[in-house]
Amino acid sequence: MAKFLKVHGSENKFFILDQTLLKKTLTDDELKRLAINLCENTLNGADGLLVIDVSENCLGKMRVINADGSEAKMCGNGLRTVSRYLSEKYQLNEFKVETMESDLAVSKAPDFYEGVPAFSVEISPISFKKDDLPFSYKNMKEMINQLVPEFLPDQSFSAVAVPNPHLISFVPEVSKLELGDLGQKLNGKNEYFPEGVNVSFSQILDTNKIFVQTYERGVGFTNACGTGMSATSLIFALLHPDKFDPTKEITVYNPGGMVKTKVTLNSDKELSKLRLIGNATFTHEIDIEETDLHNNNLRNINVVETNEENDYKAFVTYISK
Ligand SMILES: N[C@@H](CCC[C@H](N)C(=O)O)C(=O)O
Repeated sequence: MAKFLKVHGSENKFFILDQTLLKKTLTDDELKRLAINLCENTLNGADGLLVIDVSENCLGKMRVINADGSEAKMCGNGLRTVSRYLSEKYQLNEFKVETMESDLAVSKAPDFYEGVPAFSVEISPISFKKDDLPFSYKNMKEMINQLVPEFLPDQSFSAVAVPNPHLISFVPEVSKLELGDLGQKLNGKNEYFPEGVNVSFSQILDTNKIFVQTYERGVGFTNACGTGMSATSLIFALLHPDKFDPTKEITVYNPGGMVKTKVTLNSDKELSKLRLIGNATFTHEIDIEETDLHNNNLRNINVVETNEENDYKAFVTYISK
């Protein structure tokens, strides 16, 4: 019998499959089909499948398969949940996890609330270069605080890869309609972001306090996007120094709850450091025959719910007061 988990970070929901426990690992096609099926049809769906593989230099390797079957370079909310899984599996509180572009330092953080375990993860590498996103707009080599009327009139945009691609705009109030339209446009066939982009709109609430909503590439609207909130925090620190206190963490609210980020700026902005701290909640444990996993047959799964979601809901009620 094989096992997998349903988890979330700020209600950005995933399934975690630890392939190191299987007799035979799934092929890339099997993983893609499984991700699409799980995210569409299982336990009210999810935004992606996080796959744990063996790593040579780290405690484990994380792969991120989006709900549409595409593979992403990184996932911040997902990395927190994978960190918790590996931390409990190997009884370690500080270690590295291999991701597509880098080995990232992660550590257990103080609980966010009673019954809400939290992890702190490094978000890296950072690049503003057009080829690293990639994007194409006029002859721009970087897009930082640029008016782009083709996206939306009177709104400025910044693009940064961490290393998955993000487009960020600060607005007086988030319009879900405009975010959805722009997210769809830039994730369909388009001349600006040929590989798509995660689009975030952010509202500045106070010093070191922002709200971020994201339309994710390969998914659509999410409750929260960890790399999106980290990338937005970096752009916030660069563009709004009057509202940024570098000695403190930034509180980032999102439709699924709240996380903290820590931005350490460097004079070369690509050498700045980013950390994302937030909940790592396990909601369900699922048993399945290994052959059913390979055959993408989810009809005979056995699901056990944990009690963690009640604690997470209590945390959300607490921060909303
Ligand atoms: N939800 C994630 C990001 C997942 C990947 C994204 N959809 C992409 O294709 O880049 C996060 O928490 O960072």
